[in-house]
Amino acid sequence: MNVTITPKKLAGAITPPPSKSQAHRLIIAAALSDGFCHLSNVSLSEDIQATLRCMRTLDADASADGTVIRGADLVDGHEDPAPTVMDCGESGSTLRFLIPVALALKGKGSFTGHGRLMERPQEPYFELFREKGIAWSLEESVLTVEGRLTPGIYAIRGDVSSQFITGLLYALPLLDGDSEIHLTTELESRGYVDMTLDALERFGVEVEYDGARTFRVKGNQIYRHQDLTIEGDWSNAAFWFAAAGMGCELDIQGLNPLSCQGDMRIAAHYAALCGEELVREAGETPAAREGRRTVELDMSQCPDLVPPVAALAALTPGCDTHLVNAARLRIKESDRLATVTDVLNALGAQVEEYPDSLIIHGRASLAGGVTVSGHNDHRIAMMAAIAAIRCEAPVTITGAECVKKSYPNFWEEYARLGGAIRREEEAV
Ligand SMILES: O=C(O)C1=C[C@@H](OP(=O)(O)O)[C@@H](O)[C@H](O)C1
Ligand SMILES: C=C(OP(=O)(O)O)C(=O)O
Repeated sequence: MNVTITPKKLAGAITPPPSKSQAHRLIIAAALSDGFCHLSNVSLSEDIQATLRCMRTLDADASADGTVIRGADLVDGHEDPAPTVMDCGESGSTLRFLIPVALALKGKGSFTGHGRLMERPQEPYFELFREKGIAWSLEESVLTVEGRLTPGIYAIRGDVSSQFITGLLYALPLLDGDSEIHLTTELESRGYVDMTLDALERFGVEVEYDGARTFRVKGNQIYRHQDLTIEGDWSNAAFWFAAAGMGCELDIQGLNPLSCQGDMRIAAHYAALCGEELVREAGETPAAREGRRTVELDMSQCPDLVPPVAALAALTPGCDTHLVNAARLRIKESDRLATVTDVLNALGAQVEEYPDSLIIHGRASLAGGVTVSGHNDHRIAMMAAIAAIRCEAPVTITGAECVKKSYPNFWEEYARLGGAIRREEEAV
């Protein structure tokens, strides 16, 4: 689908979707639990459908809308026959969370995916598998793992993806002895590990974390069934904050100000760029500043904020923004350092791309008047839509349906806030 946007400010109240990261975690914990769990505020984004589908393959019962999940049979399923191939869609979280879970439950598992998923790195797991005698093969986009996860020491890098740590944290409590995870590097994307620890705690699973490089996990733990509500998503809310920073009068609702989502950092990044707190009177726009200034933002703990923050930075006049420690952006749904640069520069921005950073020279408006690709990456398509608000001529985004990965009704919400969009199916 192509979406053509005629530049126009947005206005109104907006409730961002439920947190995709928290939904993955609560669904998996529910599916591992000892009873029925009722989850509220589930959004069936493509990634969440992938996790529900895979948990059904691992024998959990999940209602079609994902709100009722029964995990009772799972913990006894060790001797079941090999599960069929689990289709993780394009969801890195689903794949990396479930590899150790399948090994703990079944002693084996086969996974596949689409888009860029099966090319995204799994090396930290493969290194562990070599050490632990777990067999694996990756052929024609199907990853097969086989072997018994045993209690013990798991030494793993913390700077490739936090999703490996989350996967181990879900699986190790199911083993019949105690384990430890030792990080061999600094932990990046720490907020996501905090979300994992929070989800485990809600299901009665205890993990001792020293706050640095060691996690102690007791074996023989039981996930106790719970009824829980998924909170609003700070990562996708960040696109609306970027729009607000560009002068749109938005009332962003339904977010937990005490959330453990790392992407709450959007509040600090917004303040750094716009020189004001997030909450301001409707109608006020960011103050114009004299001369140029430089802002450096460390993105190592909040990589998903790079696309919305880059859009805001490109449209913050007089400001040169350095987004640093962002190398892992290259291993997401697209190479996001390249695609952020490509799309914003096509719109008329001044973005410089470096191996692990971006420098963005902000200006008051962008020329627009071009067609840009969404690069099959939800956060890149949404970034283009937000930057288009302050373009001088219409912008067409191709492959715009990719927002379904995390935000299925993004375009409907954009239009409801007054965005002038025209949708067209692409010619086949
Ligand atoms: O655990 C999670 O829910 C996620 C972790 C992050 O990945 P990395 O840890 O690979 O940075 C983030 O980019 C992803 O969108 C969701
Ligand atoms: C990178 C993302 O998700 P995942 O790693 O789960 O595919 C994302 O949502 O931006």
